[in-house]
Amino acid sequence: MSETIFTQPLTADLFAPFGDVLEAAGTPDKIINQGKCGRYHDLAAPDIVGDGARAGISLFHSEKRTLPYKLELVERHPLGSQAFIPMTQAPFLVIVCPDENGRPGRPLAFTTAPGQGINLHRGTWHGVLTPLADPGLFAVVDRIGDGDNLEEFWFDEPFLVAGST
Ligand SMILES: NC(=O)N[C@@H](O)C(=O)O
Ligand code: NI
Repeated sequence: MSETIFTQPLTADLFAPFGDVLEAAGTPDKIINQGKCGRYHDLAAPDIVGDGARAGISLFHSEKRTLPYKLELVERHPLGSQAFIPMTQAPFLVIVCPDENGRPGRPLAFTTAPGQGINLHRGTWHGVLTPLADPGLFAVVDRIGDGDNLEEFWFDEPFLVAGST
């Protein structure tokens, strides 16, 4: 019988052990462009390791998923962080797990507020990019380079991720 994980709204505090929340919220750090633009400065830093590796910017166009969502696997990137920056205002699903001796612990599921993005810390167990609406269009900042930067973990028993409302 699959265990159900209920989503909760994404907050910087709850997400802090796993990554950064990227959002243009509150007063901008800088007002630029003749006063017509607020800059929310240096919200997160790509963390890329390995000789010759670098951060790159890609675009993902992903199929949407629906809740309840069957979570069969999580993955992690030991050599680099990974940022998902939505190019629409649609919320998306964020799933992360604590690490427990090299295996993922019980998942946590978050739904983003419109416009929120995330930067997963290097090595954080996470579900793959999971849009909840079409078009699932995202800018992704992650590692470009040699080496094996993907570790997958398939759960013996999938979890069900359900909305909390
Ligand atoms: N495979 C890939 O580029 N994306 C995944 O890492 C993901 O987290 O979606
Ligand atoms: Ni990933």
